[in-house]
This record gives sequence, structure tokens and C-alpha cells, in this order.
Amino acid sequence: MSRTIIVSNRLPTKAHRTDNGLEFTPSEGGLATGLGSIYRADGNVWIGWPGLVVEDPDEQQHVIGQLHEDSMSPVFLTDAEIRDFYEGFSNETLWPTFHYFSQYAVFDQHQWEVYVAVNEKFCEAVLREAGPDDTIWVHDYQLLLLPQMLRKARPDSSIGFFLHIPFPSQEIIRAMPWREQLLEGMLGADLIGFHTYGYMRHFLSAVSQLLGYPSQNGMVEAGQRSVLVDAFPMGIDYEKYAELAASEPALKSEQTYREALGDVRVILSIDRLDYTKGIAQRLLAYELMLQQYPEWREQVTLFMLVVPSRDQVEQYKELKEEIDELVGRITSTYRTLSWNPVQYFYRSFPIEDLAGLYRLAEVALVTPMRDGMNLVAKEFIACKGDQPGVLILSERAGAARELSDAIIINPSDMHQVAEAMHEALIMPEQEQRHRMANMQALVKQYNVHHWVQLFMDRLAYSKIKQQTLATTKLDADVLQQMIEQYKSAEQRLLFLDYDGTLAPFNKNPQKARPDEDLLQLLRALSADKRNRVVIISGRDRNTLQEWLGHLPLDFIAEHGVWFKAEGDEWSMAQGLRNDWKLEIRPILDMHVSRTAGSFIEEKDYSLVWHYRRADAELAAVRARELTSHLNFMATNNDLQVMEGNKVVEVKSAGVNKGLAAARWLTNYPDATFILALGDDRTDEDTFRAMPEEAFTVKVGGTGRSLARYNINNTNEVRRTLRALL
Ligand SMILES: O=P(O)(O)OC[C@H]1O[C@H](O[C@H]2O[C@H](CO)[C@@H](O)[C@H](O)[C@H]2O)[C@H](O)[C@@H](O)[C@@H]1O
Ligand SMILES: O=c1ccn([C@@H]2O[C@H](COP(=O)(O)OP(=O)(O)O)[C@@H](O)[C@H]2O)c(=O)[nH]1
Ligand SMILES: [Mg+2]
Repeated sequence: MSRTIIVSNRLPTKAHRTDNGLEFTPSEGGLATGLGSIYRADGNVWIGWPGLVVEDPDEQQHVIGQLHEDSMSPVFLTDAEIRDFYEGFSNETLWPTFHYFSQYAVFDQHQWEVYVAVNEKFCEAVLREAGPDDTIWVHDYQLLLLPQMLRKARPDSSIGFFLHIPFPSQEIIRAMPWREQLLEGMLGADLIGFHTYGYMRHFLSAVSQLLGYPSQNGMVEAGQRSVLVDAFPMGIDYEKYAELAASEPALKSEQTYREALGDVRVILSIDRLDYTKGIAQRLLAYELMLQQYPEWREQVTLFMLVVPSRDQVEQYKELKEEIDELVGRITSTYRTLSWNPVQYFYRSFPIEDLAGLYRLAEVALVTPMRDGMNLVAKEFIACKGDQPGVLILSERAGAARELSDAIIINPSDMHQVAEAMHEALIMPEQEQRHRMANMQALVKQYNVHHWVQLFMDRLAYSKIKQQTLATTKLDADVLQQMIEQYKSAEQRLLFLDYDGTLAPFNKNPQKARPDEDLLQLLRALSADKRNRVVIISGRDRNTLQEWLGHLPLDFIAEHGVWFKAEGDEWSMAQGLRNDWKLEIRPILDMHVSRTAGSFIEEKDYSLVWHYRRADAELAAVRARELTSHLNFMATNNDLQVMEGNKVVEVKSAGVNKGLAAARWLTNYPDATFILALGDDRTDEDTFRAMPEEAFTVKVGGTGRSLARYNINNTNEVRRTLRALL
């Protein structure tokens, strides 16, 4: 049976050393709490670090045994690895960079090397655990290189990767050394997931700008592989939190806090101690609120829970001091004998207490500067049950993309945050209930189980997509087979695309004129009376006539608008019109004027917008715009719009290379050797039209195609054709 192997830096359980030996408790942080409830199913295993340095072999055995009972398998890290891999590269380089705190980022070659080595250590641990049919799901920024390492060892495995933190603009990624390695590392996966569409867009743009890999509908063409990229906002275990909040221990804990606090309104703030969470800014906004709305003094308290985190990292130590000072100042300025403006706790709380606090609070104040998702916001909603309550949420938390019924704020705008608190405290109960119900419906539906299912389904889809478009290298064995069939055939049919197949792609299409070598090759091929050599091209017939018309070849021009069998005149497909050009040409002209470097090619029955010389990213956007504009016009005009290699082409409907090739196949039913070579999306129509036994060969690119085989470039095409002779 195939299992899922989850891999993350931190396990959902952590080991502690106590006077009574080792103890095991749940880990904090969104990843552990979010996935914690699903990994135990069906023999799945979670591989990761148990949160403690354990060097003694006996003690390691003990930890392995304990964790094994709960479907976990530990990766032990040394003190030096914790320093350079975890605190170092992960949390002093990647974490600040990906959260737009570049000013905090450290670039240290040694830490990078340890990061690579620890990713390798994880790789070995996974390979020990995972069978060939198991699905491997890698999580988060500490393991960006792992997907590619696993891919090398297991070329066919299903590997998913999910990033739990933001993926920043490519301008930020660009500033990092090792950026190419990090991106390539992620691309070892079959599916890469992000919390939001924004992060996904940034990633695709980084991959395009820094690695030159194009993508379409989220499929990145990464060299010989294709990788699906998509957005999956992570949910929580809604039922678990809802049930927990209604349970005896949670109600009891709510009551205890209520009795201790007396009759005050509670604003709740919960996060790990982290500069990304905007804790200091939040305190300043709260202070401002108390200044601007004195009526809330003695009426409201900020219940602030800060969970210790990464406390060996310098920035975190400094932040701790800053928060301590701010709390001290606000408390000493505003407190009275019977009231505390801030109830500040620096420790972690058991989950029942958290549920009690979520119930107790009227307002949850979630104001990170940047946050991949933020699960606290969702947990607050799930725990509210039928109580009213208001969520104040930073626009820069991933959760804000979903929770539009929260009061959405800009966390850097202190005045706005202070106003939001006031607004929340005076919000009519009915409105609170209405908003809360909307958010509950959403968090309930898009829960963590839904998230896992969606990710797994897309991973399977990515695999299928890869397989249907997989081609085999045209190696010596295939070539030998081809030569044998060629030799024994009495009649042969060769479909040869021109640009990108017989002749290299040229920046200026008029410069792709055949050289002497090519002419000689075609002459030799067509000299054999058993051969029908068909040039099947998108080019206009005049160019083909001028360049190759003197040879005994057959022609299919303009993707099948024009035909010419050897010795015949040119003839045209039936029922074509070109009066639509009057209407369509101005649209293409407009795109040329908006996109420097692009140009138009006019053929008898089609118009083509070329953008190979334009800025790649801009042109890709323009091409999409143009395609959708043309598609809109096309329905009334009986036209078709095709996106090819750096072109958008519009032509009469019912014309494509596939239909034209099919016609040739019926004209020569006795052909027992059929070869089709092409490089472009338009050649896929040819491949589709070929009988199963045909040798279909995709030239260049990723090799992903409906063709059976692939070869690298026009040189290899010529070599292959020469081998037949
Ligand atoms: O392992 P630590 O260094 O102690 O840090 C705890 C975790 O923090 C991060 O959580 C993120 O994942 C959440 C769920 O997707 C998301 O809501 C939040 O915005 C993220 O910050 C980190 O990504 C994890 O790897 C850490 O384990
Ligand atoms: O004392 C605490 C306080 C919080 N949390 C949990 O820590 C997680 C924080 O996740 P979030 O996505 O908000 O941020 P992260 O810390 O992962 O960046 C939430 O599930 C909280 O319930 C916890 O386990 N113990
Ligand atoms: Mg071509």
C-alpha cells in the first residue's frame, strides 16, 4: 500500500529534558498544529527534528521508540547544525528574506554549506523510510533543496512541496546568493504549493526571470521536467477546535480567566515571538488607542500571549527586550490598582487554555507585518461557536485573502489599527454575528482535511499530466529500429516541419533560409522514389516556394491553407475567407504599438503577431490579452486563435497541420514507414493525427509532447535524417 511520508524540519512533538528524563509535548507553530491531526492515518509517517539535541545513542534509541509509537521518525541534529542550519541559514537568511526583512538577512557561505548538508541528511532519512510507491510531501523553507535531492535518487516518485511562509517578489529573491540553487531545489517536486495566489505569482516570475523557465497555467517547464505550481490556503482542523472550545476544560479555563480579570472587555493577541508578527507595533497601536479613546481605560485589557521562539537568534533576543520595555511602559503609565492595560505572558499555553482564551476574547488582534497564513486567526473563528466576536486582521497575512469579513488593516498604520480596535469594541452585536457566521462557514469548509485532499489530488493530476506528455529520448536503439523499418518499407511518408526542426529558430524569420547542407539533405531524401517528403509548415507558400520550390517535395503551407504535391500546382483548402483581416489587423497593430519589439506577419489566410524580440514577461501578458481579445472576435468570424512558440496566430477555423497531415495520410495509404518531426505547439496537431506505429519526434524544449520520441535540436534532426540515408 502506498503511504504518505511527511517531511518537515520540526516534528509535531518535541522532546524536553526534565529531572525525570525525557518528556514529550506538542510543538507550537502553525505547521505542527495544522498538520498534526492528519498524519497518523494509513501508516503514514512524519519525519523531522524532535526539537532537542540528543547525542547519546541510548537516548536516541529511546526517542526513536517513543516517536515511532506515534508514527514519527526523528532526524537528529547536532548543536553545530542547529546553529548553522536552523538558527543560521533557515532563520537568519531565508526567514527574514522571505518576509521582506532583508535588512536582517545574513549571507554566510559556511551556513549555506551546512544548510546543504542538513538537507542531505533529511534526504537520507527519507530514503531509508520511503518505499518507491510512497508519496513524499516536503514542507517549508528549511528544506528547499530536499525535493531536488530526492528527485535525483527517486526519479519517478511523487514528490510534493509546500511553502508555509510568503514567497516574496523576485526582486527580493534576486538579491540572494544561491538563488538559482534554491529555486532548482524546489523544482525537484511534482507539485509546489503556496498559501496564496500572490506568493505563487512571485515564484513563477522568479523562476522565469532567474532560471528562464516558462510556465503556462501554473505548469513550469523546468528543463526536462514539468512542475505544477498552485495556491492552497491552509485550513485548520475546524471540528477539533470547535469541539475543544465547547468542552469542559476550555469552559473551565475561560471561567478562571474571567474571574481573575473581572468585568473588562478582552482584546486577544497570540503569536510566537517574531519580528514578522508586528508585536511591538501592535503594542504601540494599543497605547495610541488608550490615548485617543480614554473612555476605554479600565474597560479593556490586551491579553497578550507571546510564545518563546528561536531565542538564540540575535534579532529575536532584541525583540524580546523591546516588547518587555513597551509592556513595562504602557503598564506603568496606565495601570490602576484594580486594572492592568496589558496582561502579558511569555510562555506557551496548553491548547485547552488557548480555546478558553479564544472564547473569552471579544476581539482578536492579528496584525503581522508579514505572515504566510496565520492560523491563530482561523482558530479564533472556529472556537467562537455561537458567540459574537471581531477579528482584526493584517492585510499582509495570507489569511486576509480569505477572511474578508474581518476588519482588514495595514499593520504599519498605527492610527488605523487603533481605530480598528475602537470600531471592533463598538461594533453592534448583530453585525459581529453576521461577519462571524460568514467566516465560520469559510473556515469550516476549507479545513485542513480539505487542504490535504486538494493538495494530493493536484499532485496526482501533475503526475498524470507529466505522463501523457512524456517522450522517450531518440537514442541509438530507437534509431536502429527506425532505420530497419525505413529500409524494409516500399513507401514512406516523412512530415518535416521547417522552423525549429529543419532550420534553427531565427530572431528574424526571413533569415532562416535553408543552408547548402539542408538543401543537399532534402535533395537526397526526395531523390529516393519510395520517399514522399512533405514540408509541413506555418510559413506562407511564397517563402516555401522560393526557398525549397525547386526540390521534388510536397508542401503544406500556412498550417494547411495551401497544399502542393510534387509536380502539381498550389491549391487551397476549401471555403476559406480572409475578409476578416480588415477587422482583426487593427487589433494586432495596436499590440505592436504597445509592445516594443513585436511585429506582424501577414499570410494569405492568417495574421500572426510575433513577440520573440520583446521583453519576455511583458510580451507573455500581452499575448494572453491578445488571445482573449481575439477569441472574443473569433466566435462571430469563424476564426481560430492559436498560441505558438512566441507567436499568436489567427486564421480561418478548420485549418491546422493535423487536418492537413491526415489528408496526406489518406492520399498515401500504403506508406509503411511514417515519420513526423516538429518543435512547436502547432506540430502537436500533426502528432495527434499520426497512426500509432508512426515515428513521431518532438524537437527541443522540455521534450513534453504528444510525440513518442524527443531529440534536442535541428542538428540532431539532420543527423537522424542522414542516418536513414
Ligand atoms: O519551528 P519553529 O522555528 O519553532 O517555528 C514554528 C513554525 O513557524 C512557521 O509557521 C508557518 O506556518 C503556518 C502554517 O502554514 C503559517 O500559518 C505561518 O504563517 C507560518 O509562519 C514556519 O513556517 C514553520 O516551519 C515553523 O515550524
Ligand atoms: O501557547 C501556544 C500558542 C500558540 N500555539 C499555536 O501556534 C500556532 C501558530 O501558528 P500561526 O500560523 O499563527 O503562526 P506561526 O507561529 O506558525 O508562524 C497556532 O496553531 C497556535 O494555536 C501553541 O501551540 N501554543
Ligand atoms: Mg517549427
